[in-house]
Parts: sequence; structure tokens; C-alpha cells
Amino acid sequence: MSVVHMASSNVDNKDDRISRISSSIRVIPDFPKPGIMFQDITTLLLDPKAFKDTIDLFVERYKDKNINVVAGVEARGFIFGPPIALAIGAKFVPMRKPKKLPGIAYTLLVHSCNYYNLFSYLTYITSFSVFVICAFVPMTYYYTVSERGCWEVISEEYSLEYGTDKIEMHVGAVQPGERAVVVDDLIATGGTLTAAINLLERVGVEVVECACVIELPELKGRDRLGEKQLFVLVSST
Ligand SMILES: O=P(O)(O)OC[C@H]1O[C@H](OP(=O)(O)OP(=O)(O)O)[C@H](O)[C@@H]1O
Ligand SMILES: Nc1ncnc2[nH]cnc12
Repeated sequence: MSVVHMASSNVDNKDDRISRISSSIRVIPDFPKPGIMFQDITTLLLDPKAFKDTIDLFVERYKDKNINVVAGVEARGFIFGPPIALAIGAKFVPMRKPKKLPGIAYTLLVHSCNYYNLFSYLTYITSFSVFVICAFVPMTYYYTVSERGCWEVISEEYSLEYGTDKIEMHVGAVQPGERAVVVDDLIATGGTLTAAINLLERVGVEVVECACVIELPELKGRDRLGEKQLFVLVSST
């Protein structure tokens, strides 16, 4: 296995926590596709000191910045985001992969995909009508009149180093004017973080910064974020 050396990026080079974090990340060549040097953070999680140092460095940066929301991108942002959110007294908002969050649009979609022949179609029409009367109307009332907004899901598509994907968020999870940090394990092309920023900004949230453990500078994800600040602990060289 070839070793990719990591160098500290945004944080103080003299902080010896960085070298421990850096050396705890395993690099796996040709995964999941030939040519990809996969940065595997599962080995960082096996080292409690490196894991704690990682969280501490983010907490030190964000604890006095009046952050209300830590948004974590599925899946690996769900590992680093929650401990940061708890430590700085912010809420954690999961940005999920498609069809994981309950929402009106997906309930209808799932029903329409399951009916193929005429009998089933009639059954579908009947069940759909019952669904509209029994569920849709109260649900619409629930999220428009009650102002909870919990059922509305918004999504953004994005391209990756090795494919395309989509992330989704519940609209009612955040409020206009709240201040957010978006957390993920790694920035490559910047597509994922850009999609997360777009989702939050569409509902009026101020994205203060993005925070990642690892940056792959060759893929120029930082450029894709434009003016948005990016804080990373280690950078591949
Ligand atoms: O900067 P980008 O080019 O957008 O790539 C970075 C994203 O890629 C990885 O996730 P992946 O999509 O592989 O999903 P996973 O965490 O569910 O494995 C990583 O955890 C980031 O979320
Ligand atoms: N090289 C890489 N290693 C780990 N996760 C990634 N996501 C996108 N590129 C990646």
C-alpha cells in the first residue's frame, strides 16, 4: 500500500495533534474505483486520542462564533458533526441521501411505483383517494397551518469525484437567519459541500464556514466554494 503524506492546512503547524490525526488516516489505493486514493477515516475513529483531538480542534474554532446549526452530510459528516454540535450548544441537522427523510413527495412516489396492472391500478386509485383525504389534507394542514414545516423536504443534486448524488434536508429543521457550519470528513471536488450550502441558503440560513478533516487540494474543491470559508485539519500532498 502506498502512503500519502498529509500536511496540516488551516490549523497551526506546530499543533502536535495534527500529526497524530494525519497519521491515523488510512489511504487505500484504487477504492472504490481505479485511480482513487481513498482517505479512510475509520482508522482515525479507532484511535480515541486522534478522534478526540479532531473534535476538540473544531470545537475550539466554533465555540465562540454564535453558531446555531451544525449541518452534517451523510454519511461521514454524521460522525464528526454531532459531537461538535453538542460541545458548542448548537443543533445538529442531518443532510441525508435521497429518500431517507419522510416527506409528502416521497410518500406519493412510493405508492405510484408499486402498481402495475389494471386491478392494482384501481386499487391504487382507491387507496390514493383515501390517502389524499385521510393523510394529505391533514398533513398539509400540519405543515402549513401549524408552521412546523417538518414534512417539507428540499434537495440538491451534485457531482462527485466518482459519480453523482443528491442530498436532502427538512425545511423546518432550520430557521431563516440561523448561523450554520457544514461539517464533513473530506472535501474533494467540493460538490457535496456546495450542495449543502445551497440547501441551507435556500431557506435563509447563513453558512458561516465549512469544516472538514481532510482536503484533497488537487481537486480544487476550495475554488468551487468561492467566497465561502473552508477550515480543514489536514491536506493531502
Ligand atoms: O467534495 P466532493 O467531491 O463532493 O466529495 C466529498 C464527499 O465524498 C465522500 O462522501 P461519499 O459521497 O463518498 O458518500 P459516503 O460518505 O456516503 O460514503 C465524502 O464523505 C464527502 O461527503
Ligand atoms: N479520495 C477520497 N477518499 C475518501 N472519500 C472521498 N470522497 C471523494 N473522494 C474521496
